[in-house]
Amino acid sequence: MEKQQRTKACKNIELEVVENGVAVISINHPPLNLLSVEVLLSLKENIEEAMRKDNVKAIVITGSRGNFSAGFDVTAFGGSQRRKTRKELGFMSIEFITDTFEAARKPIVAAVEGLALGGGFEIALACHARISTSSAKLGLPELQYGILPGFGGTQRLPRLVGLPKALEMILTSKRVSGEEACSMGLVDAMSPSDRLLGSACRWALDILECRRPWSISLSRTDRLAPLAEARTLLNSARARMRKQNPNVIHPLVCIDVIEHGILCGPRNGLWKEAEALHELRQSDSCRSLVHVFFAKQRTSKIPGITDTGLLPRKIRKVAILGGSLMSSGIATALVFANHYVIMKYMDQKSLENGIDGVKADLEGRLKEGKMTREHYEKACALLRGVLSYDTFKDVDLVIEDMLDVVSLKQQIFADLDECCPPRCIFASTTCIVDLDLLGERMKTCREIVGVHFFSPPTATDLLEIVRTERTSPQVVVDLLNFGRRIRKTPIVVQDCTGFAVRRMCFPYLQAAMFLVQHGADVYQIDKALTSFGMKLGPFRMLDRDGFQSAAVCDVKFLETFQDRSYESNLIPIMRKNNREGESTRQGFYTYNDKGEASPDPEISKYIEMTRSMSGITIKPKLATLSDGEIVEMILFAVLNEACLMISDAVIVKSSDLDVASVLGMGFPEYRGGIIFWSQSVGSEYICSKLEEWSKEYGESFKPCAYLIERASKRCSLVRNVSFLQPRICKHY
Ligand SMILES: C[C@H](O)CC(=O)SCCNC(=O)CCNC(=O)[C@H](O)C(C)(C)COP(=O)(O)OP(=O)(O)OC[C@H]1O[C@@H](n2cnc3c(N)ncnc32)[C@H](O)[C@@H]1OP(=O)(O)O
Repeated sequence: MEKQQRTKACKNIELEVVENGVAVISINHPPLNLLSVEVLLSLKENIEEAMRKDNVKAIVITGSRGNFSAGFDVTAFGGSQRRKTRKELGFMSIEFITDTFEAARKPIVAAVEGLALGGGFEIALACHARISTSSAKLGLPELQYGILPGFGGTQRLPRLVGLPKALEMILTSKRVSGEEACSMGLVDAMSPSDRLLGSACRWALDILECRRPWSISLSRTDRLAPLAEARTLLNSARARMRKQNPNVIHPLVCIDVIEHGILCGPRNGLWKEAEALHELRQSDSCRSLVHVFFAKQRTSKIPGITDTGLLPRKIRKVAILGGSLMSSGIATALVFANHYVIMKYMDQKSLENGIDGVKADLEGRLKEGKMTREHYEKACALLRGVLSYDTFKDVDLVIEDMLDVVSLKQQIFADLDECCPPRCIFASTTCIVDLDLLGERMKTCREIVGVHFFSPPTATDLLEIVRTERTSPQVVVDLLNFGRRIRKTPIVVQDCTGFAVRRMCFPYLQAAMFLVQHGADVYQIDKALTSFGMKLGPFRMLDRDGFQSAAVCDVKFLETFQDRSYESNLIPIMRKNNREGESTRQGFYTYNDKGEASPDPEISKYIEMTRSMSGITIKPKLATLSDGEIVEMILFAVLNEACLMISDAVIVKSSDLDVASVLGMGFPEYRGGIIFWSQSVGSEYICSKLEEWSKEYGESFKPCAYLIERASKRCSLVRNVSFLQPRICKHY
């Protein structure tokens, strides 16, 4: 398309009038065309200018460098109380988006490519038509930040796609592709990227010449369900949200706002949306969720490593040496993310089981609509099962996931050393064996790094990259990039017992066990923690992970952290009675065919047995703890361990522990992660309680030096540790 006249190059927005009389207005705010009040004011100015110009017949809005707009800069959210001003977003949504933009007397069409998220997508919704590429990504992720779509999304989306689809997109923050958007009527037509602007310009002129409808999203009613049906849909969405997120209000506020627009008209709905955004953006949940968003982004920024200009090497072909139940899950996650995977097993039967496991995982995803048939077939074609190392000549990464037997692993790495190219990265999933021991039989002096996936690898977004003193910055950079490409949030941890997540789970489980042995109730503990927001209480977590794995970890932790370990024989007693957790349908809970857990009265019998075997008597104070006291006793013990990790520089910065706690141990995201949450409690209070309990109940509650120091200075526990030189924090 030939450009005719560049009339204005206002900050962040560009306006060009092309030869057929269409003004193309581009949002140009690198890297993702993020919006701010300034960008919007500039957009408004350009729209008004285009409206005034006689040679402009219609307008196309687009974004520069392949993205429409990723929405508002979320650093603006989660701030403290502020007065409402004319620059408030809600006000702009009505005065500018609705009264200037949507009400314009010249047609405005959105040309959408790449990302159109949040406020960016909401601008597109207010246009009179939308043309998009098939691969564009559109969505309203606002609920992830504890706010609601605040730029008209709560009103326009239901009117464009109907209430059920709109509720799904808004409440789950689900993104849709341009193709899906087109099939649901959200986008009017699709166009290849190179013809997008031309198609949008033609569409705008067609609207002007009445060959296409001039659609005002806010005035549409044809997709809205009758009132009674809408009420039923909204009420069931409310019930779902209350169940899923009992401690947060923003999903419910959002549903109220949608309902208000349906009952009282869209303009009233916009006012209510504006008021709600003003309140929610100042809430604690918003502050915490915005913190987690940036904390996740920062895990890949490691001073002295990722800022040195090293470029990640491509990891295309990965070999997995299968042996554990996780192997198939890891392979699924990799082929799902478009990596070529070789699964190697020791024998035919295990190989068949491993490959079948991947196929079953992929089929499950296909059935749940998490992948298209085309994607499924492509993923299956990327998988290959083998029994020998013949195909390892060009692998970029090997992930050893065998049984934790040192001699077996050493032999495997010696074999790999012979068969893999020099550039290949060697990794192990072990959390028990010292990584430095694994390479002892290799001829060359290769480094071995740890990669720790979480169960199930397809559904858990965290990847721990375990570095040793020998790990090179290049390998860290490679694996951080690999982690992102397989859609995980990678955190880099120093090699030590439990890494970050298991090490935090250790006091979580241990303190709970201590309380139960001294009189507290298993089910009250779990309920107290889940009411606080933890995904699983400690006993339900033990059941899920299985008692065998708990026993192995216990031995390791008891050996390594003798000073603060509390030994209980409850699990061994339960194992003797054939209880192994969820896999055997009997652990602290019993499980029905659907995997639903119910408390089991039999448990008290085992608890009595352990008390009498260990000579423990009930402590009345611990038998009558309130839910709040239970939460403090268990989570302050976790915080103490987190502080030890900060002082040992196990992680790069304390916000990595926030990410690890949220993604790895189910800490509530809306509380910002374990360290962020501690700021709302105060280091002095945490330290004083731990001191009190350590005097009463023993060393396992003793606050560590870092916590004592921070408390004495009345400082938060936040610290930006950076380890240019890896510190030795090994505990093997
Ligand atoms: C009123 C309205 O209704 C409210 C809203 O619009 S809420 C905002 C809605 N938008 C979003 O949620 C988008 C959030 N961003 C993302 O999910 C991802 O960044 C993305 C999918 C857009 C892009 O991912 P990717 O290509 O991997 O780039 P990514 O590295 O994440 O981002 C590039 C940079 O932009 C920053 N960024 C991305 N989106 C941002 C946002 N909404 N606010 C502030 N910064 C943002 C990132 O922190 C990163 O900064 P850095 O270079 O300093 O590290």
